[in-house]
Amino acid sequence: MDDLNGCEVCQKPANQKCGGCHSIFYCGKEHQRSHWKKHKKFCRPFEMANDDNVGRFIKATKEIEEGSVIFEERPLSVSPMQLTLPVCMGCGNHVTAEDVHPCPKCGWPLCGEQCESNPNHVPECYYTSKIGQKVSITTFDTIHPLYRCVGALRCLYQKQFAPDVWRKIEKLESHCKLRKGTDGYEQDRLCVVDTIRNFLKLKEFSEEEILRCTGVIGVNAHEIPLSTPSQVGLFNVTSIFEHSCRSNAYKTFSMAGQVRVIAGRKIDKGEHISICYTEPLQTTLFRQKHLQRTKFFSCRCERCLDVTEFGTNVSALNCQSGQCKGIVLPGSFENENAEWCCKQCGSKQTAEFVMNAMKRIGDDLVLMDKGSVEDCKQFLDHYSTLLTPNHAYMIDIKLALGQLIGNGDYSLKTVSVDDLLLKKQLCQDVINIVNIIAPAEKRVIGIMLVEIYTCTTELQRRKLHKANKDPVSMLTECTTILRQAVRCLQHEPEVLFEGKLYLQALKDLKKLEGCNQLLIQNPSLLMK
Ligand SMILES: C[S@@+](CC[C@H](N)C(=O)[O-])C[C@H]1O[C@@H](n2cnc3c(N)ncnc32)[C@H](O)[C@@H]1O
Repeated sequence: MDDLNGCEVCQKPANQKCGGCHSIFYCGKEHQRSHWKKHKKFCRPFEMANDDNVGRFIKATKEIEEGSVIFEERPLSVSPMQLTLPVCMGCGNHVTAEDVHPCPKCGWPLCGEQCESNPNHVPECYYTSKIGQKVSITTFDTIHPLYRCVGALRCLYQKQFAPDVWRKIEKLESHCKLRKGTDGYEQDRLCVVDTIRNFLKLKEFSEEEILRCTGVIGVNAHEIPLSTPSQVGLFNVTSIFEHSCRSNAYKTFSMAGQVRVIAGRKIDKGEHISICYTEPLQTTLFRQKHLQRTKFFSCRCERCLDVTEFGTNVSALNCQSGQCKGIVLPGSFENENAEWCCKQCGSKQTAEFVMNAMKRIGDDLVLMDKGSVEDCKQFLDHYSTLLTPNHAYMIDIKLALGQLIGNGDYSLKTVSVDDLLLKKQLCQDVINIVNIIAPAEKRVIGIMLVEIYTCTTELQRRKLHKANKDPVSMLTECTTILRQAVRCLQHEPEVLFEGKLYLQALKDLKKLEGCNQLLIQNPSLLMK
């Protein structure tokens, strides 16, 4: 995204921008035409812009179709999470006392010989062996403080050995001024600065510079879920996409570790392209707090500004006053201490009451067994008086229960018709809400569609068995659902649950399409 001011072909002064990416220039039509064959591989449907509110952001330079890959790139730097149990410094996967393979040069934990030469591990290996020390990690079941410094160390290594990469890292926002005085900043000052400057004796890196790196990681790093646990990565362009709680794009990863930004819906020319930095299916209070604590801004997206979240009432409570069936919400979420008020009867609740209730239910959610159909049903029943049907907590349980019924120990064939219908309804409820509040959450929609598909096939199997139903329309119904699921999950990496689900759904879809084709070609088969 670097600005170029000369013609891409002859370097002469140029003022004709490429209409696709707006990021390169030509002296005239002729050079633009001759260069297209080369440029089309790199031409992007967006450009970078800047404003006082968001800082740098990304804007579409042409219409982008839903489901298309907007951008793909490798990370500038990858590291384990700051707070982590010991993991392999190569691949990032968990290691235990039994299977750890300490690096023969520096002692940092690896999972085996194959990770000794993993490029991710070069920085800490270089700096640790240079001082003639070896790291010795012997406890594997608690968060290890030494890992706190790895992200910053790997960035600083780029400063010394890969200045091109460092220039890109340096441009990223660190919010150092806003972070100063926070617990995270103090912890970084005590742990990370101390490890880098005193244990590793890297006096060439100043405290300020080290804290800038931890700040950049905190504000910009994206979780890379390809290992267990996930690692985090800094990206040159992906780090520039702004946040929205109702984003129009989402991220996924290729098996090679490249991030992909995908259009979650059609994006118009000139629209800002956004991704979601927080949990899109959470309440507004939760999302706001999380964004303020980790990214240092208050979100003012269309969803946050509408307390009803487009009429879904995902953050609202039911009125508890007498027979009133009203909805209780604050006038705005911008002030977390604002009073909540019933839109129907006008009765009021303090912010403190709401926060305590949310905390209590949140604690219940953490403690309950989300793998138990009965516990999930009980939760929905118990909280239906206080929480709206689409409240984030209710959606969370509906999402769990929609997957749980007929899975695991229960085969779908043993599930009652009532439960099958309930499963289908719960999954549809989740899809309906997600489509309104976070339409780019294709993973959730895809998972729910697969559940609806399995449920529909089972219900059809039973109906078909009892009454002579029309098999063609049944087949068409299943094919349509599965096709939508495949479209939603198509970009998911195969190591993840969603990627595996995609492969299975694709296989089933091919079979269904084959059956459809067969029936169209041989209608007489239906008579048999
Ligand atoms: C990952 S960076 C995005 C790139 C950043 N704008 C820049 O100029 O480098 C995240 C930071 O961008 C800003 N930002 C992103 N989305 C925003 C939004 N919706 N509203 C306000 N600020 C936002 C915040 O300062 C946030 O901490």
